[in-house]
Amino acid sequence: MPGMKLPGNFFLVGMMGAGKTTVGRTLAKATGKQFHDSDHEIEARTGVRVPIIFELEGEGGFRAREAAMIAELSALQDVVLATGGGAVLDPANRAVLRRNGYVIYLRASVEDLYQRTAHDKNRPLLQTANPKERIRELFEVRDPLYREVADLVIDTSRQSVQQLTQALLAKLEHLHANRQA
Ligand SMILES: Nc1ncnc2c1ncn2[C@@H]1O[C@H](COP(=O)(O)OP(=O)(O)O)[C@@H](O)[C@H]1O
Ligand SMILES: O=C(O)C1=C[C@@H](OP(=O)(O)O)[C@@H](O)[C@H](O)C1
Ligand SMILES: [Mg+2]
Repeated sequence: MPGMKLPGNFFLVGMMGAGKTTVGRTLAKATGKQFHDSDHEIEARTGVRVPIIFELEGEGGFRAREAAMIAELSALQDVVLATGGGAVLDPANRAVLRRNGYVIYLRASVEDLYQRTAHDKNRPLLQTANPKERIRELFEVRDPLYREVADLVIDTSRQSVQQLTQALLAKLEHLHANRQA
């Protein structure tokens, strides 16, 4: 039913460069929901950029902040939430996302992820000599976790942000209609 107001929360998961932040914003506009991004919210609250948090507190320090933020933001109602790529590593995050809304896995190939994140200094885990290999390693560990937590998987290769948003709307309407039935 096009134009129907879809109830509930939509949580976006997937690798760095999958498009969670970008597609999350357009999906929120299209559904009339509030948009949140856990990384941006952590930065707004601390006044410190994510790479600097990694430098000062290590990945563990960042993960603790991320878990607290995801618990808080996923408890809101009628929101679109873009998580950080590593959020699914913590079983508590996976549980709270599953419990509080529809989880959408934005999937992309290692090549596309590399193209979209190359030269971006805001992703501390990719500041290595061989970022493509790093993406491959992270993808191997995380792909099963994204699949485990997701209600929906959508391939983002060769699709524009607008096309993805429209495709997601159709899938979410279908999912919602089936849940009602
Ligand atoms: N479907 C897409 N096709 C091409 N480029 C994309 C697509 N989705 C996102 N991008 C681009 O990839 C980069 C990373 O997107 P971003 O939303 O920050 O991903 P994430 O939050 O998952 O790390 C941005 O420059 C964005 O414009
Ligand atoms: O994959 C990861 O572990 C991370 C992804 C980043 O978010 P995006 O997936 O939005 O780039 C950010 O949370 C941090 O740099 C760690
Ligand atoms: Mg992001």
